[in-house]
Amino acid sequence: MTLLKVEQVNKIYTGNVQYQAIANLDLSVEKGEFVGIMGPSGSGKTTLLNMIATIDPPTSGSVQIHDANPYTLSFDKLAEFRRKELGFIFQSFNLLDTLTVRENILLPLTLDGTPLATMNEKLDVIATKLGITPILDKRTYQISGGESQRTAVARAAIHEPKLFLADEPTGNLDSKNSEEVMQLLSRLNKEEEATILLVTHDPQAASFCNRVVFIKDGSLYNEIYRGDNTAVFYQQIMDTLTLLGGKQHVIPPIRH
Ligand SMILES: Nc1ncnc2c1ncn2[C@@H]1O[C@H](COP(=O)(O)OP(=O)(O)OP(=O)(O)O)[C@@H](O)[C@H]1O
Repeated sequence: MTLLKVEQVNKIYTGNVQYQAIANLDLSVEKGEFVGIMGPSGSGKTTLLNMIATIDPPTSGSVQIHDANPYTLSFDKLAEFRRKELGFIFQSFNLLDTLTVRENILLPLTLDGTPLATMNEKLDVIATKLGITPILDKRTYQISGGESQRTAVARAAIHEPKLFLADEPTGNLDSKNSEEVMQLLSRLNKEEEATILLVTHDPQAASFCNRVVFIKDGSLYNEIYRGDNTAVFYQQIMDTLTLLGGKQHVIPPIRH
């Protein structure tokens, strides 16, 4: 089943100087896929993600998520759609400092008026799965970067969104924590059939995906699928990035 369908999408930023950031781009993502989006700096990855995230409408073309075109919804319905159907994970974690880990994770359910008993049941399950039960009552300044990102993943996952959108989730993490967060997203994908779209500069992170889509100058450049061998997939990602050229914010190939 196709969960996300981006068809002939264009994005032109207007202003003093017009700039076409995305040109005639098509992208389909099946339910349960884990797809990476890579490309040089300025190639349009964030622009594309923002259009899919229903944050910034395309200039033309359509975005369908689970058979709905979110851009046809009213302001209130769009906010509800975003909250219920999408799960966001950001580089900077975006946790609320005044709340505990527990409160941060429960925030989406609190906004929906979910009964307390249901909230606690869901929290128990997700916290156990992500290994964050011991830190639930800590405040965000008392936890590490890795724990912060695991908390952010739990917050995104608690309402079982149709589509996870992760924008450089390992960008602020060291190699050990990056690996752990990617393992976690990979488990969500395999065990819960979560559909995940990941924008990353990190070939190591991208090698956890089933497919990596490369963008150049706002258009699709290439895509590669993962076979059985992660090392081979990683090398294919590196080779494609080399062919792509441009400025990558890359990240040494060997991590310690
Ligand atoms: N609001 C805006 N107004 C005008 N131009 C913009 C705007 N946002 C982005 N751009 C331009 O659109 C192009 C694509 O930007 P985008 O942020 O999508 O690239 P990216 O691939 O995510 O880059 P990076 O890897 O550096 O984050 C860039 O040339 C950028 O300067």
